Amino acid sequence: MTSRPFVKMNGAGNDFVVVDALARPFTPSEDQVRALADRGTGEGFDQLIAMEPSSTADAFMRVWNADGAMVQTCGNALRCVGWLLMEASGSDRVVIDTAAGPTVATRAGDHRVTVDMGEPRLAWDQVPLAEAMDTRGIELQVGPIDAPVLHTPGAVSMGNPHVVFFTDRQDDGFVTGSGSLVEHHPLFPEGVNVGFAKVLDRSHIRLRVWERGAGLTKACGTGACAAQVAAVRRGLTERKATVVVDGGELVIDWDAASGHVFMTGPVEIERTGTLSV
Ligand SMILES: N[C@@H](CCC[C@H](N)C(=O)O)C(=O)O
Repeated sequence: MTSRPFVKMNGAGNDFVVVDALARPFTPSEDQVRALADRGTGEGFDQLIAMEPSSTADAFMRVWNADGAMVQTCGNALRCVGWLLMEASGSDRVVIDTAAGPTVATRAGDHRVTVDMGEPRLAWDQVPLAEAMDTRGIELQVGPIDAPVLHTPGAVSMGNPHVVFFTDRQDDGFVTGSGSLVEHHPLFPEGVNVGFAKVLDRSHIRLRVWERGAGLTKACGTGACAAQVAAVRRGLTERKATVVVDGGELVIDWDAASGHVFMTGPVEIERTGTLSV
């Protein structure tokens, strides 16, 4: 067992333990991640993040969900890691590689960062889905066949899989009950993050997300991007909108010229500490 300093951070309330693995490898087992994630007996987090060396970027960001599984990316953590790297280097722009591909983070004010999340992946096999469907509204419903409580979500990959239901039902019990059901539906071979989006007007969405491997979090950055993309594809919002999440607000701009999705939002340092792993 070795000790490892960490920074506890959050992005709009979505919280992380961030470990610097730039000089010394960090390879926790799934059991260790789960134990560390426990909010009663461990440090407690939605995702565990390691900053690793990269030959093509300023760092590689590795992500584990609270359930111990390693996943492709995390939008809110990209802002936090971007901020740490920019503070360390004094630069206003850094490139962060992830298992979902490289991203660019830039300063956007005091403790605010913009991340270029790249182009959304909209083909059914990119989400991925188990069968061919129109991802603007896929054939999926929750509840009785003649009166579903949720139906026809948009499906989007932001490097990780998302479905977005447009609904007014956003209470904890409903999001938890139906989110946990949809997360493991056979239509999603890799599981899925489940968004519950209420369009407030053409430039505001209220969003709650049941995250794959982490449950209901206070914010999901890739989920906010996915919700905005799904809303634009249905003609519900302008290309730029504010997504209001439990822990704050994220500004999402699906840029028409580049096709890239830009996410701007806050980063916060909560505390520092040491892990025994
Ligand atoms: N909180 C994140 C997403 C983290 C990963 C997600 N739960 C998955 O399994 O894909 C974000 O801010 O994007």
